[in-house]
Amino acid sequence: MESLCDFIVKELNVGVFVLDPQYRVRLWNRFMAHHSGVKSEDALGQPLFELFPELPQKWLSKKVDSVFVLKNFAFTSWEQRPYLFRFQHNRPITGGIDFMRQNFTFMPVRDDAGEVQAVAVTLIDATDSAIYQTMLQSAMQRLEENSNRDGLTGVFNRRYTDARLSDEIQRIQRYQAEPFSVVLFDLDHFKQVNDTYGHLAGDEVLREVARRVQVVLREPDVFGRYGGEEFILILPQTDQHGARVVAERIRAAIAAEPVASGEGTIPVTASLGVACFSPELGTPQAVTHAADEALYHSKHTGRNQVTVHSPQQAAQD
Ligand SMILES: Nc1nc2c(ncn2[C@@H]2O[C@H](COP(=O)(O)OP(=O)(O)OP(=O)(O)O)[C@@H](O)[C@H]2O)c(=O)[nH]1
Repeated sequence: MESLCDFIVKELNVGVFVLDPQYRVRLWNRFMAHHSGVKSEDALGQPLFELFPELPQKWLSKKVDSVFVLKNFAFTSWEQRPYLFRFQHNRPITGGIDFMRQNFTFMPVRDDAGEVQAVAVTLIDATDSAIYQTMLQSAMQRLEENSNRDGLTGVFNRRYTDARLSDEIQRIQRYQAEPFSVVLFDLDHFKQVNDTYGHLAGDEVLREVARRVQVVLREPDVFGRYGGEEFILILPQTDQHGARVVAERIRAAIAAEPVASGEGTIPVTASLGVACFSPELGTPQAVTHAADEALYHSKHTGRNQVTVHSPQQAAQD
């Protein structure tokens, strides 16, 4: 029976080793020898921390000591501490994982009187779980990121900008934070672009406009596609004056030069409307409606220009 147990421990595809109270190795199975490069005959009787100086001695000895003192099992998983031994894992697809991920169990080995004479340790290779989990996490991250993006231009989509607008308003109402502004803009005579150059060239114009706008924005600004050829910008901590400056810069960037497409060079301009948050514009709908009124004013008084919302101007329109 004993030799059968020896056989299993030796052949198991799990690391097994046993430490005495001085952390000297009393058993070292084939898995440990294979992965560490230290043969059983060289390991036996040697202090573990001399064989593997890279081990986290303070942490590991505390763990082993607790098993001697408390006489209970202890565990550690790769999620808490990715590895103790720097073992290669030989997986072709690593997901950025360097060394073999390891789960450990620390078990008290008692004598007939119930005293703990040694601690048996098992090491399970958890690299596959770690790789799958890392891949899953990055896939989920990409999925979430994509679900916030507009497929054509890569800027945020309406669902996302709506949510960010609500967040901004809540932030102001809760913390009396500095007001933000919203800029809505819409490309001029875009129907004509599609009709003249085709829908694919129209798509290329939308992508290029998005690129031009992104270049002039600051990091906290939120830029999204609001609908067909209409875009929205949320400018945190930006008053009416600042928002007008940004909007003017965007207008100039869009109109700077025609867009080069396979169908020819296409002149492009946009009309913009700006609204700054105020207590009277206390909902996402109210503030975007105000920006939309200003945009309407830009459209109907010549296009390729910026209008800042004011109740007087809205009343005139
Ligand atoms: N290529 C392309 N065209 C789009 C897309 N979304 C909306 N459009 C087009 O954008 C055009 C918008 O036209 P209108 O709303 O009449 O406005 P406009 O021609 O831009 O005129 P003004 O806004 O008054 O300057 C329509 O022809 C839509 O088909 C898109 O994703 N790609």
